[in-house]
Parts: sequence; C-alpha cells; structure tokens
Amino acid sequence: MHLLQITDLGSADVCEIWNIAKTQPKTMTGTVAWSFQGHGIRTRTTFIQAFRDLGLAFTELPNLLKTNERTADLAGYLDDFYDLYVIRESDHERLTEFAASTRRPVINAMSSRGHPCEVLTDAYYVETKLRPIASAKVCLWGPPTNVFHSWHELADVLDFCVVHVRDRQFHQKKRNVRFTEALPTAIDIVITDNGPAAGDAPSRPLTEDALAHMGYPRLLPTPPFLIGRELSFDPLSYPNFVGYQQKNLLLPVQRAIVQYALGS
Ligand SMILES: NC(=O)NCCC[C@H](N)C(=O)O
Repeated sequence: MHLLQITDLGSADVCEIWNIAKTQPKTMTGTVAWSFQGHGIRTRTTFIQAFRDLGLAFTELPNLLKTNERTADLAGYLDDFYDLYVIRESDHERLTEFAASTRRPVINAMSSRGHPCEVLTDAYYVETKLRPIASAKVCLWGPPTNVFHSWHELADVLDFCVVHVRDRQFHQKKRNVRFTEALPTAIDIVITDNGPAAGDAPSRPLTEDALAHMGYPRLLPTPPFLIGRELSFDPLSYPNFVGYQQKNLLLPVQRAIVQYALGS
C-alpha cells in the first residue's frame, strides 16, 4: 500500500490506522529508507521515534528524489535493501513516479499536493478527543495548501462535511467542502495552514474576534505558524489552543501508518 494522498485509503483503512494507533507498538523487522526535504522538524522527530518504537532499522537517503536519475533505476538499485520508503518531497509528480517504480510501499511525509500523515493525525485528534468526525464541526482557515487539500480528500473518503474559510477567488466545487468568506458559527475546531504551498495567495489572519464569533473552538494551527500571517495574535494567550498537545499524536498515528503499510 502506498500512502501518497488520502484518497489512496478507503474509510476502512483510515479506521484501521486509527485503531492501530490506540494499541501498544509491535516489534517488527525490516529497514526503512527515509528522505526528508527541508527541515521537517516535527515529522522527522516523530517518524524516527516511530521506527525506533517498532524496532525497525532505518537509513537516511538525503534528497533521494532530487536528482535526474530515473526513478526505475533508483528503485531497481534500492528495493532489495528496504521494506518501506518514507519521503518528504515537494515534487508530488516525482514522488508518484517513484511510487509507481518501486516494489515497496511509499509514505508521503509531505509534498506540495498533500500531507496525509498530518491530516490523519489532526482528524484522529478530533475523533478521539472531541467527537466523532462525522458530527464534528471542523473549520479550515486559509489559502490553498497541501494540508487543506488532504483535509478535502479526507472529507470525501470519510463522507463528512468541513467548512473552509478562504478568499472567494479560491472557492471550488468539492464534495463535502463548503467554501465561504463569512464567519461560521458553532465550530468545534479551527485548523490554520500556510507556507510555501500557499504560493502568493493572500493570507487573512485569524483574529480572536473571529474565534469568539465561532464559539471559542479549539485552535490547531499547523506548524510552523507565523503571527501576522495566519494568526493575528499569539495563540498561547488563547485558552483553547491545542497545538502542542495535539502534535504529540503524530507519534502513534505515524507509527500506525508504518505498521499498516508494512502489513501488520
Ligand atoms: N510540521 C509539519 O509537517 N508542517 C506542515 C507544514 C505545511 C505547510 N503548508 C507547508 O507546506 O510547509
């Protein structure tokens, strides 16, 4: 199984990954190749901890896909050494091409098109700490990004609705996504995102007044967040900021994704 985008999963796969995340880590055998373009601070921390927890050996292959080498040759030379690839690569097409070339599962640890592991973790938080995702009122706040693209896919796969507040020029027709410029009410959780994936799209910083209008929802900014860009205030001063504790869940969910990809 590859996990390049959320739509690689069905709803039963998502439930299974979330169920595995609730269990103690298993001891497994195998070797993981990992390659993280850029800083990848949190994702690197938790994925590597996940490999350790599972007893997996792991080798870094810096900039694995940042060469002109054919993906078929990379896979041809490497596949016998590895059981799984975990790759952060902005070029989603190149990542997809590699996944089509290798005999091993590939996990997308973030590309320009999606961030499936992050969004499976965000939604796991909603499901386990707030309320079943099907009835949760989730508000996405911000321009078109990889994280939001994965949220839209998850809403499609699990068949629940999200509201997405963004500039009118970026409204689209998507199943289970309601785009708006107006402030929604009675929201359970607001998720912000930004970063290179947003390109030049204008950023409308989320304000404390907007949160009050929405009923003081939990606030989950996707790190790294910037005050003055996606947020107009320091979220540490907001009582329902859940960012730090929520990101702890990256570890069990990424561990579960690795276990699932390796067919445990
Ligand atoms: N800790 C993370 O993995 N953060 C995700 C950053 C997402 C942001 N849209 C980016 O592309 O940089």
